[in-house]
Amino acid sequence: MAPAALFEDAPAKLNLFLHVVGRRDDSYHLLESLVAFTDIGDRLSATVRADGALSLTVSGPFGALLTESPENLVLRAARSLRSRLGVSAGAALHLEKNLPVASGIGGGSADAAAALRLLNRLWEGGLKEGDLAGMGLALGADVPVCIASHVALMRGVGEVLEPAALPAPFGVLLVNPLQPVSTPRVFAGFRRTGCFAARAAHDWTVEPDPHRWLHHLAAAGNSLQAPAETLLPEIATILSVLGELPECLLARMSGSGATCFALFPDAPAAASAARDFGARRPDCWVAAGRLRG
Ligand SMILES: C[C@@](CO)(OP(=O)(O)O)[C@H](O)COP(=O)(O)OP(=O)(O)OC[C@H]1O[C@@H](n2ccc(N)nc2=O)[C@H](O)[C@@H]1O
Ligand SMILES: Nc1ncnc2c1ncn2[C@@H]1O[C@H](COP(=O)(O)OP(=O)(O)O)[C@@H](O)[C@H]1O
Repeated sequence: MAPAALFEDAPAKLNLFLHVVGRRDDSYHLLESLVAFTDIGDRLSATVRADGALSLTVSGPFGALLTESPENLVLRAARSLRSRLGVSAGAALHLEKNLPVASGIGGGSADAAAALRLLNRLWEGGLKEGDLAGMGLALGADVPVCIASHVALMRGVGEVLEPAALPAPFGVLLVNPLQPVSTPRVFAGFRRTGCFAARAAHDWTVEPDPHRWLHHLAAAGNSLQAPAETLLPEIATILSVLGELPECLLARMSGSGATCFALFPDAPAAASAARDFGARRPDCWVAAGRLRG
């Protein structure tokens, strides 16, 4: 009988707001970001390999854009956990790649975090979330927040996390123009034209009234949106269409782009908006769901 597979979801991350608040000595930018997760994502499975090898296969709508090479973040995470645990165990991993790659919703980071959680279970590593988050930072700045995949206020380059709360189970629509924007070029654009934002005065760690929460969120922004729009004007076009959809509460770009999101009162409203947007723009990747609480 084949060994039983374990599964982990790798939910898309959204930077509900993202402010660049400074710069480190190594020139990485210091961020302040309210990060939330969706029920849209990749899915990872693993079974034990008796021969001790690590292997990866990839399927799904965006699978062809990724190689199954050792550099895939899933295999990098697997090697790093194996060396941390000092085990000789192997695993056959399979990634269903549903999220566009390098698109500001942290698909690679979510996959790496899912691999750490999954293999910690498969190999009975016994590491706590905090241990996995510490290991994750070496794989990518967004990996620590993706370990818990719970709404959080993220600071530093991603290593400082404070649990936060959502006031309502908002519906969410994600749209990606299927054109890449380079994260280093977006940060370089910010350096030329952007200004550091002031640190947040609002306390995002408590769960306030939804209307007030949305008011504070609308007053925040994404410091990387303007430089990304300069590189890819299509982002501004998408945001203006999203903003006009019935019941849209807020439309913004996530991360360094190019994925844009819109919040809705609930998942059915987001699904209806997805049909509307998809009919107008069949050239875009469109996905609807809701924010995870
Ligand atoms: C912008 C964010 C926000 O969540 O999300 P994504 O757009 O990747 O989803 C992340 O901070 C992305 O962090 P990370 O995943 O490390 O970005 P990478 O693609 O590795 O970084 C590429 C390059 O962008 C610049 N960079 C990145 C992060 C940062 N805080 N400051 C920077 O200056 C650096 O020049 C770096 O070499
Ligand atoms: N499993 C993976 N999924 C997505 N990207 C991966 C993966 N493994 C390696 N990468 C590489 O990581 C980079 C960042 O991808 P991703 O996390 O999707 O970006 P973003 O955070 O902007 O959404 C890409 O250049 C991609 O080639």
